[in-house]
Amino acid sequence: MTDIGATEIRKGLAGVVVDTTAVSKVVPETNSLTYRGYAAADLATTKSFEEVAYLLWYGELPTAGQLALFTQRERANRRLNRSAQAVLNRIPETCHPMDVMRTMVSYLGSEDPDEDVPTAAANLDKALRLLAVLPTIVAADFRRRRGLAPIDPHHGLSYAENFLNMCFGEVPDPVIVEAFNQSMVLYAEHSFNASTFAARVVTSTQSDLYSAVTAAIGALKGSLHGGANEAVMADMIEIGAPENARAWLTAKLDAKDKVMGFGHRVYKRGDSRVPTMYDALVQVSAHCVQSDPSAGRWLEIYRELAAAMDERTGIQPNLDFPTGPAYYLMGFDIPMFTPLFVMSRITGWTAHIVEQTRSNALIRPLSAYDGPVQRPVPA
Ligand SMILES: CC(=O)SCCNC(=O)CCNC(=O)[C@H](O)C(C)(C)COP(=O)(O)OP(=O)(O)OC[C@H]1O[C@@H](n2cnc3c(N)ncnc32)[C@H](O)[C@@H]1OP(=O)(O)O
Ligand SMILES: O=C([O-])CC(=O)C(=O)O
Repeated sequence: MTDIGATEIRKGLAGVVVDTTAVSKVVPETNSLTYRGYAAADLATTKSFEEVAYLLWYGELPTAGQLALFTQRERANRRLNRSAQAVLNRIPETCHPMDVMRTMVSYLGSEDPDEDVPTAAANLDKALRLLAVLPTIVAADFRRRRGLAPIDPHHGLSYAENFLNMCFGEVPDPVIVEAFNQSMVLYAEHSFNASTFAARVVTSTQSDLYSAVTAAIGALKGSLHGGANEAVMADMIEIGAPENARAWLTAKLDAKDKVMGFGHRVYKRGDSRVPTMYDALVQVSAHCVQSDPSAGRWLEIYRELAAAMDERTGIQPNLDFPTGPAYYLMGFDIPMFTPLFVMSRITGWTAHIVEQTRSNALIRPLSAYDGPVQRPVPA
């Protein structure tokens, strides 16, 4: 907190309560996170991502009939139309895949005749269409960067199975499908994080949903937010072996560098989602070790690094720490990790866009000026 005269400034809005929300509740004191009143950890281990998306958007878990209809609509909207496919193909492969996400969402907005209709019903339709088509975009981008042709969506498969099939050409072992589903549920929503807040700021000006999601993608890309899952895996590869972890960490902290995947603005005693995702990582690692014994080193590096960080600083891992190695072991290339986060967080972002629209006030804080005093313009 800085004081300029009588003005109290909270850099980064740290500790400032900006508005109410009924979408989720983060309680750092008890390490809990609930979506619409249900513990996110329980949802992750018992519900599909589709059910959680429905919950975040409509406030209740779906009945069997509601889920069947919702699933049908999701499956019917998976295909990327020809013009959108052509746009995707024209985006340079040299750019970061998050640039592809940002550009494609922006393009999809320009194709939507209802782009500017701000009703909850219209926005929830747009949200469902994005939920359904974003995996097709991510999978096509993943494959073209490997020189491979895209695989069409398969309407008989669940969200997670279909996405993994579009990436790898087969539905992997149920252990992988389950871990991927859990990561989607855990990444789905987290109150007023930076990207959600960006979406709410854009929505507060009465702009459209695609503009708000495009802004949110830009905010998520940064390494202090969603981009950290990529940085975590790059660091683990640099460390190479568990016996190098402590020396690597000491050098990093002595240089006053941030260690990616650790720390959190709200949780100060550990991220509520980490135990569930850590368990998923353990499952994925055990599965991968069966065919490649060296795959076990990422989990060992995880444990060494987390223990050393705790001893030296007391700072705990956040969700990006277990998802990084989990996604790597599933077979994703590192630059695709944050787009996977987008595929999930589209649910939380759009739930907040609907909430902001329903109870809107233009978001426009004040600043305290500390530049030169007023002076005459030179002749
Ligand atoms: C899904 C998500 O978006 S989760 C977040 C993902 N981001 C990361 O993993 C990036 C690494 N982490 C960080 O940079 C931070 O912990 C943040 C940005 C997430 C939260 O930061 P803030 O709440 O602003 O805390 P701040 O950065 O002020 O840290 C407080 C103190 O802890 C230290 N600290 C916090 N996180 C870390 C870290 N990851 N590595 C080293 N030191 C850290 C800071 O250096 C600071 O120390 P100081 O008081 O001696 O200066
Ligand atoms: O809440 C935050 O600041 C960041 C985070 O963990 C998330 O968005 O999932």
